[in-house]
Amino acid sequence: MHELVARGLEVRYGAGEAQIVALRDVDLMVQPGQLLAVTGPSGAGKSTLLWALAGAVPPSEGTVGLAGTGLTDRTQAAALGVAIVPQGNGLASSLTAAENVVVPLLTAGVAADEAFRRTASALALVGLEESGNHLIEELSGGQQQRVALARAFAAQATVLLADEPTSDLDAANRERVMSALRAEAQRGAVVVMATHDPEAAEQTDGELHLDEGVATWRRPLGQPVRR
Ligand SMILES: Nc1ncnc2c1ncn2[C@@H]1O[C@H](COP(=O)(O)OP(=O)(O)OP(=O)(O)O)[C@@H](O)[C@H]1O
Repeated sequence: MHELVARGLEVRYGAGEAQIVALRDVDLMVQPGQLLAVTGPSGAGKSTLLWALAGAVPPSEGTVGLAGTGLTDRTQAAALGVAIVPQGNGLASSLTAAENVVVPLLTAGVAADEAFRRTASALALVGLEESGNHLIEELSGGQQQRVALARAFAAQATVLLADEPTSDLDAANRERVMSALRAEAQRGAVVVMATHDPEAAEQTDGELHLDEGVATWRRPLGQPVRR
């Protein structure tokens, strides 16, 4: 089981009097198949938690582990299948949507026909089957966000961390993206999304709420949603 576990996670930024404690003693465990929402006000530490779970932000205390292996840095975490879709989407603006999805697959050694097949199906999953040949800079913010998600879906990650994946989307595309995230979990991925969107959060299996870096379970994983 590739469970994702954080124990006693603390992250500090800066030094001396300017130091900020962005996360305080956060514990969580997410199993394959589960979709977790991380909620909380702006500046609460949601992105910091995702980056720490991605191995990209070193904790000042505590650990992050995947299936018992401690995550040490972003390169190692990526090699273990931990993917992150950042808030600012991280796409190459002078490449097309399809190139942004297919190039990392080819670089990772996926055979060309498989890489192009996965690219077409991931773009279709986010409703962009007609936009593969468009340059990123020609797409809207919400379309770019969906390309970034398609890139992560095509990678078939073990752990998918998505920062505000529905923030720029209309209701129809939000539902499409939530279905795709659910499908990733059903494929067996661990899926964690940071969100400000209550309607997206309530479609998940659990909600971890952050406030000034302190986490509380609003809805523990494994308990049914109250409607
Ligand atoms: N690279 C950094 N250097 C210094 N401080 C940072 C850095 N990144 C985040 N912070 C600070 O850490 C705290 C948590 O920020 P973070 O981006 O994790 O919050 P967030 O909940 O994701 O906010 P938002 O909803 O606005 O994206 C904030 O006080 C922020 O100013």
